[in-house]
Amino acid sequence: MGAGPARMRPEGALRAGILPLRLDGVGYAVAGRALLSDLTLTLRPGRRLVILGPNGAGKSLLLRLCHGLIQPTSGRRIWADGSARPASQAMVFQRPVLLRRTVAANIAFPLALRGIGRAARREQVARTLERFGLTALAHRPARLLSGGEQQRLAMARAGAMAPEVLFLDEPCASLDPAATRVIEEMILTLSAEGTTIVASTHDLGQARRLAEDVAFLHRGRLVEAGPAAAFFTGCRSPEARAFLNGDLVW
Ligand SMILES: Nc1ncnc2c1ncn2[C@@H]1O[C@H](COP(=O)(O)OP(=O)(O)OP(=O)(O)O)[C@@H](O)[C@H]1O
Repeated sequence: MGAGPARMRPEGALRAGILPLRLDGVGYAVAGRALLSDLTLTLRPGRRLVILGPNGAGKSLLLRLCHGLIQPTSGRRIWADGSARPASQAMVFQRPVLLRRTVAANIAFPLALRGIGRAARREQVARTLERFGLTALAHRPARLLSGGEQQRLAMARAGAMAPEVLFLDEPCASLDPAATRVIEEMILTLSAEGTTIVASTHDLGQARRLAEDVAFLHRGRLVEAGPAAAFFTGCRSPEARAFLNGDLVW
């Protein structure tokens, strides 16, 4: 695996120009409790943004809010194409959500929903299985795969749609080092093909390997955002410095 030549984007999967996504003073509150506060952030096309922060900082909520699973209770979320929730974006969760079907059927299903015809779909599924090393598992029930295989399938299924943006919520949190490496390679492959990556992680090593930009959250607030190199060599805030030193636990 690795960053091969750019693949053909599947018919019907691409709606050009959903990025940048702008969050303008976004907040999210539940029962009067502010879980995200006054977030202003721009997701630029073609970048790999890693969201860092201690447990409970709001990383998952931020990803869900960007993806459209939850709605801001204040501020604005603005996609460049003006839509409320563009189709050309996908999300992969820490625990993959797979259909009670075969591996191949899991990849085929969203392609069918996009209206891709049977022949093109079959070809697309075969190509996706092949490029992500899943061909031997094609006819296995997805829910009986190992955790690493399931996450590989979830990534492959998302990648088959050639999304403009892929949101990843701690995609390697429960994986061993070898499975983690495979998922990181998939992330880099999709990134090299033009998919914008927005990923949360606890793993600072992973953040250093993947991030071009970093957004650091603490207690629902965006404390720092900018290029990864600057963040790792000279972050400005005491909270981020404490986090990098392993001294910020929540
Ligand atoms: N629906 C909800 N109702 C009330 N509180 C919630 C809800 N969803 C999340 N929270 C709280 O919001 C905070 C942020 O949660 P979130 O899952 O985004 O954190 P996180 O940064 O992803 O944490 P972790 O690294 O532990 O996964 C937590 O304190 C969590 O308990």
